[in-house]
Amino acid sequence: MHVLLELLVVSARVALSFAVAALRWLRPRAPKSVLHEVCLVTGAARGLGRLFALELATRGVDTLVLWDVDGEGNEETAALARGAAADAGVACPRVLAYTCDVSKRVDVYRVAGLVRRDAGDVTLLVNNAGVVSGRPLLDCPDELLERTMAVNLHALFWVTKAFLPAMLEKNHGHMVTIASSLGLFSTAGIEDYCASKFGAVGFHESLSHEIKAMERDGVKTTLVCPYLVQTGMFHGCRMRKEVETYVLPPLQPEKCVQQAMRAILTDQPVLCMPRLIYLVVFIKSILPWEAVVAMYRFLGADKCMYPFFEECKRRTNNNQEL
Ligand SMILES: NC(=O)C1=CN([C@@H]2O[C@H](COP(=O)(O)OP(=O)(O)OC[C@H]3O[C@@H](n4cnc5c(N)ncnc54)[C@H](OP(=O)(O)O)[C@@H]3O)[C@@H](O)[C@H]2O)C=CC1
Ligand SMILES: CC1=C(/C=C/C(C)=C/C=C/C(C)=C/C=O)C(C)(C)CCC1
Repeated sequence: MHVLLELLVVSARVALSFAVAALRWLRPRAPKSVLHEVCLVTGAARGLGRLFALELATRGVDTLVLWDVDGEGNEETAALARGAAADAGVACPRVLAYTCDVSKRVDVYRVAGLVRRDAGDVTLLVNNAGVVSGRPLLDCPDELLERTMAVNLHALFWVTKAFLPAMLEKNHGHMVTIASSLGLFSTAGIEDYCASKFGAVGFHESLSHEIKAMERDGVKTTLVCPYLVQTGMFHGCRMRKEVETYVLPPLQPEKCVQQAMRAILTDQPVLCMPRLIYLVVFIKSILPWEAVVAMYRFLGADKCMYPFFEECKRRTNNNQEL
């Protein structure tokens, strides 16, 4: 095709994608069925991972596979998931809980083998496990910095390599990455976390392009970038009072997971929560650096992690694990 003609076709496609996006906003797609899916959630022992497990259970998935380093919490989630399915009146899914440290590639490949043996191929993968060191770079032991990268970023390589090939082969599946708004913009003192989450966003985008380039349109991807969620992971993170009260209050975990589930089940490629985050990303990319700094100071976003660090220090002094 002549290049000008091709350009015309692409422009029409771009215009059409705007129209479709607007239409979807007004009239969202019906959620797809997960009745025959084998779903795996990492970091399922608590927080968002546990809530994803419960949501999937109530939607009647065929098999629910739960991974976490915390075996006890993971078993608790499994029991809750069975109960949630019963309460919702759906057929109880097969729920399989495995203790797995996703940062250890040997562990991931070993447990993935057990999953394939027990449940078959995974068709919906929620990469959710995550950690935060709770210390700024210069105060943070090297081992904790490495752990952040290993759990939040490197684990995505291993888990994806374990389960994506079967999805590609069948041209059916869904890869979900729970990244963060801190994978799109940053603030002071959480260098390792931001590096890992910016990495997770880059990883997910590249993988999505690769799946498109391979023309495996039956394999969907969803990137989830939430703002602060009240799971306890970032307990103490504070901004200017007016901002956190009226403009950007922390997200409720249940609402956050419900919204993410809706995005997954309607094959939405990206979800930032709340919507204001899209605006923050846009503004950050067009403002000069000094303007960004001034905006951060005004919103109390420049030192919003400092009370969180104090909280982590207090917990460590009380010998509570991070
Ligand atoms: N909370 C927030 O404000 C936000 C969180 N996120 C992201 O959402 C995801 C879930 O966060 P949230 O639920 O709040 O966090 P939680 O700390 O409540 O839960 C994380 C879970 O992941 C598990 N986990 C940690 N390391 C590993 C590992 N190596 N292998 C397997 N499992 C592991 C944890 O186990 P254990 O408890 O034993 O460590 C825990 O059960 C994370 O990726 C986080 O970065 C994104 C935006 C905002
Ligand atoms: C920096 C910044 C903000 C605050 C962001 C915060 C506090 C994000 C916390 C996110 C968390 C905890 C993510 C975990 O994965 C605002 C007010 C949006 C405005 C612009 C810059």
